[in-house]
Amino acid sequence: MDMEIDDPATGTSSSRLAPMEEVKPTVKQIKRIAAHSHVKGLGIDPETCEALPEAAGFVGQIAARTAASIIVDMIRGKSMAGRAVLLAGPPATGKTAIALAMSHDLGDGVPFVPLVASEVYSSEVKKTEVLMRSFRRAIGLRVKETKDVYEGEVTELSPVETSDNSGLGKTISHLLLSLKTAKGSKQLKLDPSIYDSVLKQRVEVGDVIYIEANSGIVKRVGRCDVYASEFDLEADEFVPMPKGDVRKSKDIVQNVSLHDLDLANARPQGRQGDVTNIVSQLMAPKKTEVTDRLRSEINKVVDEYIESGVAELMPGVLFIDEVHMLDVECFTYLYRALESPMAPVVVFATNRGKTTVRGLDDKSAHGIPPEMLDRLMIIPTMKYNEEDVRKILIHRTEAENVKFDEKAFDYLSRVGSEKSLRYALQLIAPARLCAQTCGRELIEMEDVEKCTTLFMDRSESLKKAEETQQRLAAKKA
Ligand SMILES: Nc1ncnc2c1ncn2[C@@H]1O[C@H](COP(=O)(O)OP(=O)(O)OP(=O)(O)O)[C@@H](O)[C@H]1O
Repeated sequence: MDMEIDDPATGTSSSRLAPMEEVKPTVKQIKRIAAHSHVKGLGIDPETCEALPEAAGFVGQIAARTAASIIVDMIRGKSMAGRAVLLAGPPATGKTAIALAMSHDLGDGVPFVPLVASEVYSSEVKKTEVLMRSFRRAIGLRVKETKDVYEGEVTELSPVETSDNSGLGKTISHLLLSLKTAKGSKQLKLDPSIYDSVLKQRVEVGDVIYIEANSGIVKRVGRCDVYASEFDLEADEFVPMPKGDVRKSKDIVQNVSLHDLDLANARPQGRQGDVTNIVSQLMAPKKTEVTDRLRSEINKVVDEYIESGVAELMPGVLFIDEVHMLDVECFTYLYRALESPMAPVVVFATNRGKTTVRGLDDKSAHGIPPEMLDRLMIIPTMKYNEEDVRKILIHRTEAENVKFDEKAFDYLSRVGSEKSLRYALQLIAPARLCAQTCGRELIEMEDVEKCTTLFMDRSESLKKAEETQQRLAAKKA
């Protein structure tokens, strides 16, 4: 049977929001999160509801993790409205890691949005607009849709070429793709644009995929488990061969944020690969696209989706680091935003004690106005002991897949507890490079020692700066 899929974006369940397939989840600050890739959750004992000394990649910081898990329970019980969390403690005591672990524990696909408070200051976008966008990024929506799809194991994948008249070579006229299920098989003749998605997802013969019938979107589900014993592909996910017909209705779940919906509905839509559409998007003034009116329209439609059971709201975690950098205007905005029924959990972090509130002359704890402090559940984080530092470094070296010999690792742990954990963590990558330059994968003592002479830690650099200042002052005198 033949099928031409050449017309993306033709109708979905809603005529009022942009079709779901055009809503691309935005991924932000991958690097920052990668620093915590060893952290998989808060590591709570389900029986005692207390944090385990070492679990889910987390080490120590037991009281703070236990407190954070109580907050997670409060969020699930919807009793955090109007309140926020503050993680207060010295640098590198796991404040970001705890906030991220809270979003893990809240469930799969729950958004985690990290923001450094100083990011709100931009000459192009208003402070409150930056905060509003971050709020909406941190509110997830799980949309369930029933779609018409072709699903099965790929048994044939052949692009058919044709020579064009320009004499420049061959182009792909269509793609022949055969899909097999336990019940039958079908050969599809597909538009060349779908071949691009097939290549991007590295679809091969033996993979299970589905293609959405009305949009042509291709999704690789995994490798068919018939091949499970043939290759040792540990990293691949094996899935059973689909039962039933190749063409069928399938329930598809997609996670998007309210910000994704804002963007998808603000930008002009068009056919994929349509040059005029790309040009018009380039010309469109991006900053003014998402208006308050558009947002409230989207909220209305989202409310309807939730009421009708098509979508489920997943409030995520908005993590605002260096909270003392926010000013009074931002805090005033936040009081109101926290009261909204569609608010994420806001987790602030700071390593400051008493300091001036920006925009006011008064000093206050952590540079936060007293009105906001009253709304906060404050969790302190403590400095780590030598053993904890060692264990955290073990988790990090495993996550980064680097190998130290015993002496070198002992030395790195000592550096971590005497100077700082963050300094020791930062030495891992350059030490690996030093070892590789010498033709080794194993990091030895000399590599770590070399890096400690090449790179200074924070206190050493501060000492150097102070010495220079004193020398200059003495010269002047
Ligand atoms: N208890 C812990 N268990 C495992 N890893 C940890 C723990 N605490 C910190 N880390 C890791 O140490 C690094 C620094 O921690 P993190 O960035 O969370 O500290 P922070 O308190 O947010 O620092 P800052 O105040 O400088 O922003 C990260 O890679 C983090 O995953």
